[in-house]
Amino acid sequence: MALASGVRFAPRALLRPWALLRGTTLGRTEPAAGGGGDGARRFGSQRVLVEPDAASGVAVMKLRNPSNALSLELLTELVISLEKLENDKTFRGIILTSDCPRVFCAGLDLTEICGRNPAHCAEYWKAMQELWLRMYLSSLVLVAAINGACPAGGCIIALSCDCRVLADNPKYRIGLNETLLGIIAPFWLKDTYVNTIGHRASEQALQLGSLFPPAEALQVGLVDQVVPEDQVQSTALSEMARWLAVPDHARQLTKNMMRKATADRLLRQRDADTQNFVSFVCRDSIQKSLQAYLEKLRQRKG
Ligand SMILES: CCCCC/C=C\CCCC/C=C/C(=O)SCCNC(=O)CCNC(=O)[C@H](O)C(C)(C)COP(=O)(O)OP(=O)(O)OC[C@H]1O[C@@H](n2cnc3c(N)ncnc32)[C@H](O)[C@@H]1OP(=O)(O)O
Repeated sequence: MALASGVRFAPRALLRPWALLRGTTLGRTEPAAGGGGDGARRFGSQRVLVEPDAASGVAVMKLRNPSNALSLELLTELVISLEKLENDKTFRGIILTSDCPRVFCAGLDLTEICGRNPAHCAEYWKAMQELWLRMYLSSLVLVAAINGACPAGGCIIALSCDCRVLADNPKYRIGLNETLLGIIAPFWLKDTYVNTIGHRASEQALQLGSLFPPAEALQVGLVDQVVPEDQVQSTALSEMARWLAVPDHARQLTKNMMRKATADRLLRQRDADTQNFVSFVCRDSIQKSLQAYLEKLRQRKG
C-alpha cells in the first residue's frame, strides 16, 4: 500500500488492513438504494459506506461508527476507501458526511488512548497522522458535509477538506476543544487551523478550546457555508460542482503549493511527533483526566 509519507510509516493495522476488516463488506459492491445503473454501485466497510456516482465523478463517503469516534478501525477503513477512490481515475471528488444522527465525528476515540500501552497509542497516532496526510494532500476535491457535532478530531477531518458546509443547528458546534480536555493540539493541527482561520483567531480559539456554533463558525471562516439541515447535501454537491469546474491539473498543483509546506513539516518530524504524543497521553495525570472525561460522557448519556 502506497503511503502518503513514503517508507517510514508501517503501523500493523495498515500493513494488514484486511485483517481488521474480516467479516465486513469492504471491497464488495452492491447496488445503491434506488440505483442500479452504471455508477450506482456502492461499496464500503463496516464503518465507511461509499456511494460512488461514476457519471459525475463524485463519491459520497459516509461515516457510520458509534458517534463516529475515530477508532483505529475507522481510521484504517477511511484510508483504504480514500485510496480506492484516489486510484480510480473515474473519481474527481468526495463528499464526506455522517450516517450517525446529530454527530459528524466525535474526534479521537478516547478508548484508544485511555488505559492502553504505549505501543498501541503509537500505532493509533500514526494512523491518525496518516489519515490527515492523505486527506490534506488528496488530489481529489474533498467537501465536508457537516451534519452534526464536530469537535476536536472531527474538526481535523473537516479542516483537511477543501470546503466545509455546516448544518444550521446550534448543537452542531465545531472547533478544536483539546485544551478543555487537558490535552494539546499538535503543531500540524495548529498549522492547519492557522491556514484556515488565521493566526490571531487560532490563538484565541485554541487556548480557549472554543467550539463554535454555526453562525460564529461561518464568521471566523472555519466553515464556508451554513445552511438548513435538509440542504447540507445539496449545497455540498453545488460546492463540489464549483470546485470541479476548475481544470484538475491546475487545481491540484495549486492545492499542493498551498498545503505542501504544512504537510512536509509533519513528515520531517513524524517520529518525534508520535513520541511526544505517546509520552504525553501516557502520563498518569493525563490518563486520569481522560478517564474522568470518558466517565462523564458515559454518565451524561443516562
Ligand atoms: C506536546 C504534546 C502533544 C500531545 C498531544 C496530545 C493530544 C493530541 C490531541 C489530538 C487532537 C484531537 C483530540 C480529540 O479528538 S479528543 C476527543 C474530543 N471529543 C470530544 O470531546 C467529544 C466528546 N463527545 C461528545 O461531546 C458527544 O458524545 C457528542 C459527539 C457531542 C455526541 O453527543 P450525543 O449524540 O449525545 O452522544 P453521547 O454523548 O451520548 O455519546 C454516545 C457514546 O459515544 C461515546 N463517545 C462520545 N465521544 C467519544 C469519544 N471521543 N471517544 C470515545 N467515546 C466517545 C460516549 O461515551 C457514548 O458511549 P456509550 O454509548 O458507550 O455510553
